[in-house]
Amino acid sequence: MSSSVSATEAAKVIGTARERIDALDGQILDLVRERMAVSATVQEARIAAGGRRVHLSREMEILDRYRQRLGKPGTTLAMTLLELCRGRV
Ligand SMILES: C=C(O[C@@H]1C=C(C(=O)O)C=C[C@H]1O)C(=O)O
Repeated sequence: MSSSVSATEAAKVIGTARERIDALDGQILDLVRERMAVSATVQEARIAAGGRRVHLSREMEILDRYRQRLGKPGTTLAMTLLELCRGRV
């Protein structure tokens, strides 16, 4: 069976797509860092007012949002993000 694209063509498509993936990963990582900083602001304000770092009902909302958009792996991703933002509980 003959293939419809040459190895050179495929390498070009892959190279371009990987550049885009690297750029997207850079943006995602910057956004994760920004999320961590914003989350820290919320946690510090709550703790300064005598509250707790963790707010479980809010975390449930976030887990649900990620699960609705991405399915079960979305929940895993949200749990990892929450751990990055507020540490392990
Ligand atoms: C940032 C908050 O504090 C904690 C961190 C959360 C987060 O990073 O999304 C969510 C709930 C809290 O456990 C918040 O209550 O909104």
